[in-house]
Amino acid sequence: MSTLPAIATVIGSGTMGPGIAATLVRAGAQVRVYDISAEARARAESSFAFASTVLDQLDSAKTEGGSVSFTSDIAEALSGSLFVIEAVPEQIELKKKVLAQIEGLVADDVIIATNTSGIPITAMAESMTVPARFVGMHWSNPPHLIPMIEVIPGESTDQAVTDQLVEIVKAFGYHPVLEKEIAGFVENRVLYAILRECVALLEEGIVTAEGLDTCVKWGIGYKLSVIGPTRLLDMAGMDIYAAVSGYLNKELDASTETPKVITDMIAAGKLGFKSEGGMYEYGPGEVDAKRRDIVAGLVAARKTLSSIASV
Ligand SMILES: NC(=O)c1ccc[n+]([C@@H]2O[C@H](COP(=O)([O-])OP(=O)(O)OC[C@H]3O[C@@H](n4cnc5c(N)ncnc54)[C@H](O)[C@@H]3O)[C@@H](O)[C@H]2O)c1
Ligand SMILES: Cc1ncc(C=O)c(C(=O)O)c1O
Repeated sequence: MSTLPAIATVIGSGTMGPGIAATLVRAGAQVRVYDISAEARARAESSFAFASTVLDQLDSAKTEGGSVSFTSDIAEALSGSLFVIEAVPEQIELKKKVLAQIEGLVADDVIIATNTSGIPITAMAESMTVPARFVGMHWSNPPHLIPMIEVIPGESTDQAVTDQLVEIVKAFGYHPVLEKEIAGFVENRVLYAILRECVALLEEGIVTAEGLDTCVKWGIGYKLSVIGPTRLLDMAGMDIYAAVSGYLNKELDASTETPKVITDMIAAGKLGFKSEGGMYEYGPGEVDAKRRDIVAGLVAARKTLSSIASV
């Protein structure tokens, strides 16, 4: 298989599943979506429709023949499927249970990919019957807008399966990044290093949430969206990096636990958009308005970034 599989299945359709499905459908795949929860399936149908309108706004290439169906029957979702993406919650025991269920319903040569945010692939594959066909496929949120996917083979993954996944990712127009297995993979190791420092700066009262967002969006995000970090080092100079890291690295937050400010917010029911309060408070309708602003910003930025030379 060197192109997009004709029939694909997404298992778990919460935050990530619908956008993943919309991306594959746009590229011409027949996608079946299964979720254990009827409520989640209903929400997924509208999220899928919304993601499809976002793909229209992007003017991304569209291949005819794509279709989607939502089902409460996992056997129906997997029947005839050539490619399966697992996107259930980030709990290793649940994922292992779902993988066993999937393996019981597909042929041995069907590729099973996981969208885990960073659980090592080898640990997840521990009790699989055919771990050679299992591979990490980490999409970034929102999956229909961020055109990069980390491809992570585990110790037992067949090289041919990894190669096929790289080709599949290219077939729907995304950038595959092949990595060696490490907890958190590359993207979340970098993101969580940034977020750890951000939360520490907030906790210490060094900056407000608004100030932090302005500093990181314009000072770091804008720049890094055009210039990758290794090129940035070339631009700044190794002598500067050595001079600054020499006094700064030992000052950076190095805590190994989830910060108290975050666990306190969770205890107070402040989860962010999903509870209409987190780092910021949201009045009626404000979460939807923010979501729309984020999508509009990402669509505009992706169009611009796609049209310029990448450095
Ligand atoms: N949310 C993100 O920003 C993000 C980004 C990249 C990767 N991920 C990863 O993707 C995976 C899914 O994350 P999410 O944010 O979409 O989670 P989510 O909680 O929003 O959705 C998970 C869905 O799985 C369903 N589910 C639970 N048990 C199931 C089962 N046994 N069979 C079928 N469906 C089941 C739930 O009903 C829910 O709808 C996780 O591994 C997560 O770490 C998340
Ligand atoms: C906070 C956070 N954690 C994990 C992920 C992905 O695995 C994301 C993301 O994709 O945006 C995230 O924002």
